[in-house]
Amino acid sequence: MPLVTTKKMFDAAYKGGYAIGAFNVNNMEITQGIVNAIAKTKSPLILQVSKGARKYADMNYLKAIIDVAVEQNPDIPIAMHLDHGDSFETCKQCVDDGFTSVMIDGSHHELEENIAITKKVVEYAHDHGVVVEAELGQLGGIEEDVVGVSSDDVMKHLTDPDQAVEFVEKTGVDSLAIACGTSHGAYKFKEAPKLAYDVIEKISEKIPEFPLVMHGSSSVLPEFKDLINKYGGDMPDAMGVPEEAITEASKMAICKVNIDTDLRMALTAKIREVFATNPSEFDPRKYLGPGRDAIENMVLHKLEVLGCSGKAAECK
Ligand SMILES: O=C(CO)COP(=O)(O)O
Ligand SMILES: O=C[C@H](O)COP(=O)(O)O
Ligand SMILES: [Zn+2]
Ligand SMILES: [Zn+2]
Repeated sequence: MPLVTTKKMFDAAYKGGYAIGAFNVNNMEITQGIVNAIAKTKSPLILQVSKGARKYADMNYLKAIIDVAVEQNPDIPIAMHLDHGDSFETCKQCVDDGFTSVMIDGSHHELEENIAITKKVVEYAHDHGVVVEAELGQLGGIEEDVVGVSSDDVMKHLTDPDQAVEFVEKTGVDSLAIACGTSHGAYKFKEAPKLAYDVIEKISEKIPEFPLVMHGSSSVLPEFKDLINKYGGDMPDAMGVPEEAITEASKMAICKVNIDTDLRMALTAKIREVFATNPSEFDPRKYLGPGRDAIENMVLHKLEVLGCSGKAAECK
């Protein structure tokens, strides 16, 4: 099966009360760790690439790696998605590069401009059989080069459900990332946040069966933060989004959950552990390999949290 769009995945996820994991990839080991987990469990997958990842890895390399993952897993639906596209030009380039899904993040513009830029991307993408995610509302933390609102203020910048209806109607977008209390990065909250389930509920009442997306959904797992700090790291205490909250939102209209920070921390923790416990080691396979295994185990766990483990067949 070639790369797919997210259409069938979201239909199945909405009906089944689960969410699809959207994991950020930047290199071969991260991709393999994620793909090994979905191959073992037969789970649907969204591999997402940020503008920074395109620049870091060279899109031709990343695309080749993702193509191999798709070839080796013919019975598993895999979508290739642009994360936080910042302009029509970036989105167009990704459509032309073979992405099956793109995000245009116009949430930092005024509403009218967000609508206009999203509509332009939707027209081009739909003409090429590609689906589009947009964003409305302001998340906390830092994404790409954009500094979001302070994490203490996320509850003041939630998506307005009425505006969401207007936005979806006017743009024809396929899914919408909403602000419901999450935040990007590793330094999210001082104490466990409560998500704004009422925002999710209100939007789904107004636009039934429309898939919503939750960014900034890493849990900043203490297991990895502790390993990083034990072996010379210096990550301040911070809480992520509790996994029970992710499970709860996944049962609702949230059909896609974005995870990057937890991948980064799993890889970093293992590399630090190998460096600290075996300082004479200099073979990259001896530290990137354990890092890849840590990602695989972490993703296996996340698939359970999201409820999408084993759901590949019904998402095809
Ligand atoms: O939303 C994300 C990518 O778009 C990732 O969020 P985290 O930083 O919480 O992993
Ligand atoms: O939301 C942002 C993602 O975590 C991607 O981050 P990045 O721009 O550093 O690749
Ligand atoms: Zn944004
Ligand atoms: Zn994001």
